[in-house]
Amino acid sequence: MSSFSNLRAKKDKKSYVNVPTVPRDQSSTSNSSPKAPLIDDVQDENALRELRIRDGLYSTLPEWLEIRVSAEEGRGLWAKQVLKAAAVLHAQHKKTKLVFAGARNECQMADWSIHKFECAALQRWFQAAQGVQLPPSDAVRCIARLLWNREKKGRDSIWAKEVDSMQSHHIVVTKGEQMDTKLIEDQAQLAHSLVQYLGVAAPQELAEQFGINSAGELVDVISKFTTNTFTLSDPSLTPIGACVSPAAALLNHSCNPNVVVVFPGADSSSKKGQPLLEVVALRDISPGEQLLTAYVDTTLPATLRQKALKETYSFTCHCNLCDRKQDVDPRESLWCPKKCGGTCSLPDIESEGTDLATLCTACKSPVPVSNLEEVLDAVRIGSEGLEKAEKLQYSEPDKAKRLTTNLIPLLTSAGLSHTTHPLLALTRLHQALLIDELSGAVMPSSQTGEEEAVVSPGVQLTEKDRQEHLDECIRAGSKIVTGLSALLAPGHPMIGIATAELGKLLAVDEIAVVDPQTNGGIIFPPTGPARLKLAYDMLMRARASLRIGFGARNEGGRVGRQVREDLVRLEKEIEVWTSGVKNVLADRSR
Ligand SMILES: C[S@@+](CC[C@H](N)C(=O)[O-])C[C@H]1O[C@@H](n2cnc3c(N)ncnc32)[C@H](O)[C@@H]1O
Repeated sequence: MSSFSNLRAKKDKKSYVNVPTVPRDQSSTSNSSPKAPLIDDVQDENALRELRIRDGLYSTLPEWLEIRVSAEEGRGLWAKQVLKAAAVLHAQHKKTKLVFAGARNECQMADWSIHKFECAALQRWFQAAQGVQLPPSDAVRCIARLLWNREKKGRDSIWAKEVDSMQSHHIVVTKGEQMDTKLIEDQAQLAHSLVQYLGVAAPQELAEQFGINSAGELVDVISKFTTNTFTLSDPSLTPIGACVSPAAALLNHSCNPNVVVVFPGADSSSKKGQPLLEVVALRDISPGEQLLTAYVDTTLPATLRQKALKETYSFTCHCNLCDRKQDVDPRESLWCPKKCGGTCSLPDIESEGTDLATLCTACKSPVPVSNLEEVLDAVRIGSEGLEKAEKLQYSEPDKAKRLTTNLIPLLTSAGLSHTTHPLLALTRLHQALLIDELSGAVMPSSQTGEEEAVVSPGVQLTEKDRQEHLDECIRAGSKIVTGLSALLAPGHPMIGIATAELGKLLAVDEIAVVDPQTNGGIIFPPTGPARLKLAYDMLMRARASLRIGFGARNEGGRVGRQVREDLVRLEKEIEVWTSGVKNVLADRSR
């Protein structure tokens, strides 16, 4: 019988050193197609035993993908044939994976046979704390579900073996290598809470009930979870929980990915029989190229991406975006102070006291150091404010909006380009807060994580205010779409969703005519038919983008299908306008 103790024994002979090495300069972390050995070519016995690809494991993978292994990245998925952009490369249905919908979408996809364990565990958790304790974290609840599921399916089942063979970083520590201290602390804290939640009083019970024979094995389970879990998001990319899919967890990371993992079937309104998880190609992929997805938000600058990757996944990324020295990374740039239209690199925020010199890439003018110091101060304030506003977003949306409202002009006047962090992130948050305010949204309380009707306490909006809010939302949306389009691969789901959002906002009926804001003589957003035309163009763009990011075969997912309906409606509205104008012109010429 396979158990975590067997797994440890296998893992202790971890094969990173034994597996034929891919030299660093050919490393598969770039999107080119370096040669990692095929599993079938791996001669080393330990490597083969460790990898356990055979014996029916990963049988859900389609024939156009193969598993290869490299010394640097472990296992990965590689294309065996040309894979076209927008193609769904791998799909998994609800039955074959573990999902956990967190507080915002309670148990929608829960496996009800597991639910009874969960109810008992929750009762125990609150009783033990005599009501003064916060609920267990989503991670604790999800790992517990993973363990109950493993017992239900059997420790010898294919699913359990696939879960057991997922990568764990606890092993790296046992090999005496460095592991991030924050990661170790987080894992110890999780282990403590998990034991409490599972209600096991002694190590003996953990061994009997779950086949976990030591504290090390428990940390191993936790590490597998943190290293291999996907954030489950609804079809408009709102995070709603966690998802474990051993086959999709074979995907390695690049900050310049060629595939995305999406969840078109993650809510009750999804089409019947739709897969829960899909891996979609963002662009054409050649045979022999590795499929790479992004584990972190790639609109962030390299230092923040690397920090997040190190903390959660224990590796340093060497993808072409991280290693290539770009003249100017649009994630960290400011407009040329001479206003020539070019941009300059933002010096590293940590580089205090060192050389801050930077030149405009277009006119080559130097940026005065005093300017740069001011800019770096603004970035520091902006980053702190963003963190604060994100925390307050649901509990005190008014405070959060005050922060974004004050910080955006500060960063803009400091000269930051709109693609730069944290300006783009603040703009996205600002737009989300405005939309919530406009729609009188229901917001989850930060204390309990439960959904609670927190009606936005702001004053009742007059029609004029509403129109101004709407236009502000549109202006933010336009900056977001341009920003994301400059940073992410065309067709990335985030671009599709942001463009659809903008199109829909533009298509909202204008309530009252207010003085339109001009920007160098250009009125934005426009009014009347020009606005409808822009809405139509945006929705067309959104549709094209969503059909890539969420796959063409399901029409770009739920949002893609909604956009198609919006387009039909808008076409009619535009026709009414056009024929109305024609009638007026005809009347005049009579
Ligand atoms: C979700 S797993 C991916 C599959 C994994 N390689 C395996 O063998 O099971 C994530 C882990 O893969 C490794 N990994 C993924 N992308 C990598 C990259 N670009 N460079 C180095 N290691 C990477 C890291 O160890 C990371 O924690």
